[in-house]
Amino acid sequence: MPLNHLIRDGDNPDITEERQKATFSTEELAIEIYGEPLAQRRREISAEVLKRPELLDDCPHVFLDRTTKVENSMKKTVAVMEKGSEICDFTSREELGHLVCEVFGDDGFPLSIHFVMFLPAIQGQADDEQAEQWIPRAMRLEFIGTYAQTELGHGTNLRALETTATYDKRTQEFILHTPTVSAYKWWPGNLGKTANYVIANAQLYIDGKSHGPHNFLVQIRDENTHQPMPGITVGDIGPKFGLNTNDNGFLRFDHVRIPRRNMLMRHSKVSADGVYSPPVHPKLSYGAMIFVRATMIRMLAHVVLKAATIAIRYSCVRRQGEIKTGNGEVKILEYQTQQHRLFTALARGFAYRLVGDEVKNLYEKIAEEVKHGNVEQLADLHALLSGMKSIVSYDSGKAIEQCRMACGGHGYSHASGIPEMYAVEIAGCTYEGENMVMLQQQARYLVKGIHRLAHGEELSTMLQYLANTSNNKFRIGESGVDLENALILALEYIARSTIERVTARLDSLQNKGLSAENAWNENAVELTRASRTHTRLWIARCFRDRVHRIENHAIRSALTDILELFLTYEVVDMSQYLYQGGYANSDQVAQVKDAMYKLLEKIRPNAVSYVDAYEVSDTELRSVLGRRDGNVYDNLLKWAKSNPLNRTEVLPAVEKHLMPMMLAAKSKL
Ligand SMILES: CC(C)(COP(=O)(O)OP(=O)(O)OC[C@H]1O[C@@H](n2cnc3c(N)ncnc32)[C@H](O)[C@@H]1OP(=O)(O)O)[C@@H](O)C(=O)NCCC(=O)NCCSC(=O)CCCC(=O)O
Ligand SMILES: Cc1cc2nc3c(=O)[nH]c(=O)nc-3n(C[C@H](O)[C@H](O)[C@H](O)COP(=O)(O)OP(=O)(O)OC[C@H]3O[C@@H](n4cnc5c(N)ncnc54)[C@H](O)[C@@H]3O)c2cc1C
Repeated sequence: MPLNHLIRDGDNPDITEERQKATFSTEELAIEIYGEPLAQRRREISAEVLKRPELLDDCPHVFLDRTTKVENSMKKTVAVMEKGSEICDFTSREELGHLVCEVFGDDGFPLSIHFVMFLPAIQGQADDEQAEQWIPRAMRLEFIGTYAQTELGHGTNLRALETTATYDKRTQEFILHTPTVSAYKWWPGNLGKTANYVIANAQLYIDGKSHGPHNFLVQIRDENTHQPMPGITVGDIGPKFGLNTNDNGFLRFDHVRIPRRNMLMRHSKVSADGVYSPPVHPKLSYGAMIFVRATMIRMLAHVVLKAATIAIRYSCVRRQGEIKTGNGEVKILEYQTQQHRLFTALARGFAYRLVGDEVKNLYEKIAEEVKHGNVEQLADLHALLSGMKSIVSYDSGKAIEQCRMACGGHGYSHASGIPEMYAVEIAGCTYEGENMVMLQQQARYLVKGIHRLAHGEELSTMLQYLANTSNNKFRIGESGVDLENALILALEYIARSTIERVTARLDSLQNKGLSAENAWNENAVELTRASRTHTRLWIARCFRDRVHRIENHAIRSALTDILELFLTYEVVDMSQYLYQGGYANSDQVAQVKDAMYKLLEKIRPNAVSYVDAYEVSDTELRSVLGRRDGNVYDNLLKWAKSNPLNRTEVLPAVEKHLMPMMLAAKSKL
């Protein structure tokens, strides 16, 4: 009985052959990833979606113009709301999330920011009475909301946002106003044409005094006619690199009045007579961003694993070139270069996916404490998430792009599905805090860690390795030191030495009289590097701990191969840092490389089974190259034929423009 559960009659024999080689049960790995009931529920939901044409696309959505894309997604949203509860449990985020992936794919849908930011902002920042008033209506979709923070002139520097919310004691209202063109809200998802409410971030003014950015619930469109409310100018910002099904928008307030109680008042308050009570922590109004930074890790990992699924399956049905002359053309996955590109992407995908679960759990624990006024761990969480969102978005982007290139010419076609995945995923480097800025947020925390250590103060668990100065020699190959431990210690050394080095440089510049700000900017690149090495270490440790906790022996062994590949790849990628301070020599780095190449060979027979176990349905994958059955060429032809340019044999534009030109040229002869 083959261990891979996706074998079917009629599949491409090249892919069936791969599935027959599995050394672990793909069903058991799926259970390890998703948990017992969810793994099964996901399959049931996928099967149900296939039975309902109203939830499926009539044609590949990449053939459609923006207006049709937006309309289709609205139509499907209604179908999901009407029938979705027959398919999945709407109270389960995981089940609903899976249904959304099946029906809408990655490119956005009308409720994305409503669920991802608008509702979480209310849940985290509205007081109980406000929550009771707004959440049930928002959950029933009586209205659709978005999160309007970024402006035309400022996205990163929130303290410089220009939109004002001025309290009018006389009427007990706030007046929302956009004083300049650069103060237009710009970018909020689903603002352009969909949302009728926003959480607007604006500078709070009372009696001429500014209290910084706060969040306000503002109605921007009429609930019955959807026309903009008086004083509101709103629209779509136009086509983007990706996410074109999402109507990211612009918004202007012209002295728009809202009731006092429309300010979100769980943490900061303004009383009827205009007395301001600050929050217990000044950054609590940034809570919705913290939420998204915590949840986006898994979403980004999901895109990497989808791209890996496509490229690995395709690499087993594509044959090109011979390794040994005369032995026939090989599957392109036999090439070491292909394995190196794809298995490292697979390893990062698995690492980020499983670590993403841990991040989400940690977030939920700390968010609950914060809700009850305990902000002790907020700085740790903010630092961790700032690094995580940056590393995972950037390295995932690189992995997806490698998957695309590994598919050769067909990877460049939208038929592969990967270009759109890349365009969607790479936005994660920008939204929720531009990566360079976020890495520097984390660097502040790391530098403080070194200073605390110097003053003999206690370090948080996350930073305790900074005190481990005895780890100063690479121990790969020594008896009693296994590969995993040697590699984790190497990553610890890389992070510690990089953070120490940049902190010493900062301190010395300041001792020479440079201001703290200028010293920081002169070290900014190195500070981002320190942050990167720390985060990569955190991911590695967390991934290792997660794999070690697996009880099923065969699954633990399968994921240990992936873990070891991940660790060797990370160490090789950062090996230049190992030479600093003489921690390692080039022979030792060569040993890590050898271990990595051996792991590629070990993973090769299971490659298709790893991605099969991640279980992304064909409906969700939206890729001709990544089809489960491996029947790529016939379907590529079908896909090309179905494209709108082929609807007529002779294109009207050819008749109108090119034909007359060619005929005229001929008649001149
Ligand atoms: C860069 C910062 C963090 C700077 O903020 P600041 O107020 O100027 O603070 P600072 O002086 O640098 O630092 C002061 C201090 O505040 C801390 N801090 C900063 N942010 C947080 C937080 N969230 N939680 C807890 N603590 C926080 C910092 O660590 C500093 O602490 P320290 O003084 O070092 O102890 C901030 O402006 C920021 O977060 N900018 C990024 C904006 C952003 O992420 N926008 C997202 C818009 S919504 C979106 O993109 C949705 C997309 C969704 C989708 O499409 O799916
Ligand atoms: C697809 C997408 C969806 C979005 N959705 C929303 C949404 O729903 N709601 C919303 O409010 N916003 C949204 N945004 C906006 C997004 O959050 C901002 O674009 C993002 O925070 C970056 O800010 P910025 O555009 O001002 O970039 P900038 O800050 O102008 O960045 C430009 C460059 O300047 C550098 N830079 C800026 N400040 C510093 C600094 N202090 N130190 C060093 N370098 C610096 C950056 O590193 C970057 O290289 C979305 C954006 C995108 C792309």
